[in-house]
Amino acid sequence: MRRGEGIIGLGEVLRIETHGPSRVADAAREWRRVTGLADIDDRVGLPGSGLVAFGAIAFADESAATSVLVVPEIVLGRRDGRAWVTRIELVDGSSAAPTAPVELPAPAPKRDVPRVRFAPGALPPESYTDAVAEAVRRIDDGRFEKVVLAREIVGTLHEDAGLRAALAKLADDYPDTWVFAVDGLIGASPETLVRVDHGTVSARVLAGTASRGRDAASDRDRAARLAASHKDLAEHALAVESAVATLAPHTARLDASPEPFTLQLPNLWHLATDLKGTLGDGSSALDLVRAVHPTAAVAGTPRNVALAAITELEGFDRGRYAGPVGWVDADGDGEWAIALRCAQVSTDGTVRAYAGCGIVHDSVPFDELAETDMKFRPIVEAFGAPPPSPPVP
Ligand SMILES: C=C(O[C@H]1C=CC=C(C(=O)O)[C@@H]1O)C(=O)O
Repeated sequence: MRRGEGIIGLGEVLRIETHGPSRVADAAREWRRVTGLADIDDRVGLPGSGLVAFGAIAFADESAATSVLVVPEIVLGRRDGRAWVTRIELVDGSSAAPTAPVELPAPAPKRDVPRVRFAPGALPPESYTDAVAEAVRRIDDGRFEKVVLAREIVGTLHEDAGLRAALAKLADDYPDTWVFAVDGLIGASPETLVRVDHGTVSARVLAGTASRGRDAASDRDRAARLAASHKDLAEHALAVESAVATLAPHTARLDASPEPFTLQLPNLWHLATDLKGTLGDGSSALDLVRAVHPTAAVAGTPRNVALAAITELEGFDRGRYAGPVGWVDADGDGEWAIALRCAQVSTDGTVRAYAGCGIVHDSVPFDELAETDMKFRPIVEAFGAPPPSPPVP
């Protein structure tokens, strides 16, 4: 959901699970097979109407996390001032198509946001600053240009069904982000990996971050300094280059906003570039996800060297953090964000949240640690905890 528009799925009729280096390609192939067999009556014809699957894909090829596409039983959608309901059923060859009217479940009562206390998880603050310092040394040695290093915080969710309230809070507090909940992965991402909408392709690339000011004047000053910061502009340019280079072969035309603009969010400023183009080769949204993931906004440059450094310096499995999260419909249209400002909630109630920063040669370890705290704020507050106190240098 974003700005009150989007799609929500209820129930589950089908689940496609994949793993390993071919996880996106396998999901895309299986989705093509399923949609090829489906009998679809879509009288709305908007992206996301008709048959859809919601997906969350692991960040790394070697991750133990399962990548999923989930086909819900009921989809509620709202876009461009229109609202619709889709019902999806699995039938065998002999059964007739469903004709009974869709029965919507009664709205559940509102709940308070759950109370989760977070503690440092993998790569606690002291180790995070060490890892950043080591990454800067390697950059200065010429081993790579940029790497994105993340850390983890962990808590426990005690209440049942507490996720709905956390999700509603994310949507209320961060209306300009893409708010998602797929298979326990919940968050409010400001960054799209790729969107396909009737032959158009778009993406919002982010990299480069500054804190918000205490008052209007200092806030404007922070944004202006971010827009002029060589460090952030260099970090941003690498993210844009990686997205453009991987999307270009699939587009007939691809334009980027000429200069990065400053994107204001309640917790921070980002440098942002919007990409827009036309699809050139009939790729589905999932095909494009496969082509662009992982961009330099979450991996680094050069990609493979940065990925190896992430494995070594972070030393934990990112799971679905920084992976693609979104939906694809039967026409191949879809909307995929990068799973940032998010947490994975396991069935045992463990909540693992992640935040990372792009490290370039002039990164300062302590500043990057402070930036991860800013990035944790949406999810920490959605789970009822006070915002993280600023780290002490
Ligand atoms: C890796 C994250 O953010 C990325 C996206 C926007 C800005 C970023 C930065 O300025 O470092 C990161 O590249 C995260 O939020 O965990």
